[in-house]
Amino acid sequence: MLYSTLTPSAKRRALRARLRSGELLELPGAFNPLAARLIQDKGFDGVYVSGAVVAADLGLPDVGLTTLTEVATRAGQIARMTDLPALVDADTGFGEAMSMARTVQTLEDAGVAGLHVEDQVNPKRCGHLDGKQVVDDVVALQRVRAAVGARRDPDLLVMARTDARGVLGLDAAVDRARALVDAGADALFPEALTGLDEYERFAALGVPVLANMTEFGKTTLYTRDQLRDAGVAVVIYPVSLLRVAMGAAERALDALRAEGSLASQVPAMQTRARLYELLDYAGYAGFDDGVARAAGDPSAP
Ligand SMILES: C[C@](O)(C(=O)O)[C@H](CC(=O)O)C(=O)O
Ligand SMILES: [Mg+2]
Repeated sequence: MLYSTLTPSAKRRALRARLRSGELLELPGAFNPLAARLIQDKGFDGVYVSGAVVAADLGLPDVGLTTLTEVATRAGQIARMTDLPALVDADTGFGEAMSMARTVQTLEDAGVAGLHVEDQVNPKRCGHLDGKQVVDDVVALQRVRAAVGARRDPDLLVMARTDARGVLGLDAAVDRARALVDAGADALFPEALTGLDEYERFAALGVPVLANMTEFGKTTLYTRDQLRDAGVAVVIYPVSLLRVAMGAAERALDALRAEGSLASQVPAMQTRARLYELLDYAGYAGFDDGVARAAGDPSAP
């Protein structure tokens, strides 16, 4: 009933332990707190809170328009609803060093297990679009140092994302990533890679590496076995569930327009019973009854 009973620090410790296990962790993107419940129910290792999805949810493109408050609020709503660790997209940190520090502490307060900060110039854009730019080494390293220095819980995972692959080339991106690890990054997110061998280059740097299996992007959709064999530690499917849900919503609306009823769509819908199961209706009823009985309510079951 209600929220996760695990503390944020317990989830952070669990994420770090799982990362040490050498298994590949799979984190589908939770486009809302209910989706986080579903992801947990299906046995995944964590949930991802995508900046692109937080923006799209507000009807906005992913071009650096969302605020720290919006992202932290959504991340907190999602993180509290699941026992799984949540990894959140902190974009460029919503400002330079001092603002980055505030971003980290705010997201820490939101209860996330980890976050990633990237080296794009502001305003940032989706990492799979052309025309993005990256900051120089000094600014990139300052962002990571600020993030690492600001966390109060040493178990909060600070992941450095570099968008340099598509801008400066593979060798420069690997050099950038090495410097980010030296600056204290716990893990790496090399964005928009174009081959499995490229993941191996980053994995050789000695910290967990994330693969971004976003659809319609620059990276092939590799299988979990391919990614594991390439040394990847974490895979995200950031926007996938939103795309699936919006695809289904479009088809249903088209059917409603054409047929004048949604009856033909019902078999594709999640049932009321399944929704109630995910929401734990039974748990709420049991709580109410238990409180009523304990208080001596004669009508309590
Ligand atoms: C991972 C990502 O940063 C996100 O916000 O989810 C995006 C995903 C996308 O736009 O497909 C990205 O820049 O890759
Ligand atoms: Mg993003």
